[in-house]
Amino acid sequence: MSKVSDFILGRLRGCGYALKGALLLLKTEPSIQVQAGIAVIITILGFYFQITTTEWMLQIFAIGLVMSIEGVNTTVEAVADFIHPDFHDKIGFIKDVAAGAVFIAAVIAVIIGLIIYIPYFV
Ligand SMILES: Nc1ncnc2c1ncn2[C@@H]1O[C@H](COP(=O)(O)OP(=O)(O)OP(=O)(O)O)[C@@H](O)[C@H]1O
Repeated sequence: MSKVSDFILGRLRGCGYALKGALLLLKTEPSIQVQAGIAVIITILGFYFQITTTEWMLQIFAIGLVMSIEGVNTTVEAVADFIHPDFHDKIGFIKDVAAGAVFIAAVIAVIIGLIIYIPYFV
């Protein structure tokens, strides 16, 4: 097979693994499940209030930001537990910092949500 078709097949296989990972996150991670539920509710709100194209872009970006960083946080936790299952201050620090990244993304998402929806409610 040519190098080009090898390259394309490799990328397609990579997309398959990534999709499998995203589905695993949705099936196994309670935090991601909650975030997905909130994403559905906020999407319904978007249709209800007929938010603008720019507001849709910001809303979708905020949802993607939180859920993707949550995925990275889950990965960091899994790697930390795998390499050092016992209690260790450094593992605690690593997990806290990873959770802190999700917290920052979540605060930004809430601020974006408030900026979008407060005008529709007042
Ligand atoms: N091995 C460890 N060593 C030191 N502290 C830890 C360790 N495991 C967990 N901790 C502390 O407990 C907190 C919660 O860890 P945990 O792995 O339960 O994450 P979590 O946020 O509850 O994740 P999830 O609910 O997705 O499993 C960490 O942020 C850290 O402060």
